[in-house]
Amino acid sequence: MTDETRLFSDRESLCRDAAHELLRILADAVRDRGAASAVLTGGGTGTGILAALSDLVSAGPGVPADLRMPDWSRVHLWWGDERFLPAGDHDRNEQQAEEALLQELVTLHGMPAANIHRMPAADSSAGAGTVPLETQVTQVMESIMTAAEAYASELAAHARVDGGPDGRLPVFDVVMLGVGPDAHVASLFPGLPGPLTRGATVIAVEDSPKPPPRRLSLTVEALNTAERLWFVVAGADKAEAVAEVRHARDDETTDAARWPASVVSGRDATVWWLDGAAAGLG
Ligand SMILES: O=C1O[C@H](COP(=O)(O)O)[C@@H](O)[C@H](O)[C@H]1O
Repeated sequence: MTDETRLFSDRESLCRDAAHELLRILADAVRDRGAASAVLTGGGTGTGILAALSDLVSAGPGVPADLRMPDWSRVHLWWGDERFLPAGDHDRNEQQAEEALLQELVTLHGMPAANIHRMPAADSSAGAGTVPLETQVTQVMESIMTAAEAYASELAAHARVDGGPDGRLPVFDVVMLGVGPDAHVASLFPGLPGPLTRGATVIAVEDSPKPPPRRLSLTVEALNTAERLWFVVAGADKAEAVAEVRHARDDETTDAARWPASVVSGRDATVWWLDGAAAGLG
């Protein structure tokens, strides 16, 4: 397993290079295996990579010579986490991805809408229903649990799965993860049960310290079977978390509950995509 750092002067150049590399990996996987998968992340850098990808996809003849486009009908997209809000809410990670890239892939580049595996929304049939006021607390609780179960079933039915003894964990070509200033990844937050949860691929989070409070997230187990896991991080507000997490990764006594990003890795490669500010260089 390789552990690598790629350093950029700013977020824009980071996003451009990550988009370029992502396209290459997806195209190679489609060529070699007939299918490819990527897990998307929300946040400024995650969405910036999708916008940069959109620039490459729509560049036509202007596309860099060494770049091959994947057959988009063979590419599947998933999410590492989602804000449990009504569909179309701009704070949903999928909505930001939709605007940055997905609409274009479906309407112009032949990606079947069914290849976009969105996490359930708070008003989707898997996620909620009409709830009588007196039972609302219990029902809301049940609906986010139902949503987590629905996404776990979607993974089991449509993701490539681990060939190991377990046989239930999804294997993605690339998982992208932003890292919060508190060292959270996906919606696995320090001090909550998420980073320590085992035996599930998807969890419901009901008290996220970062708004909105209700979220869905892949678990550490579901992330750690990725072939390549990318941390995509920009901005000085992340420098301390990045330094602490990287230090914790070298320490066997790491407290996963304190530094969630320190306990996720790719099977083949873990790559830190950092701008200078996030790397603590100014
Ligand atoms: O809430 C979230 O935050 C992280 C990091 O976002 P950033 O804007 O600080 O880069 C993001 O990766 C995650 O998907 C999202 O739900």
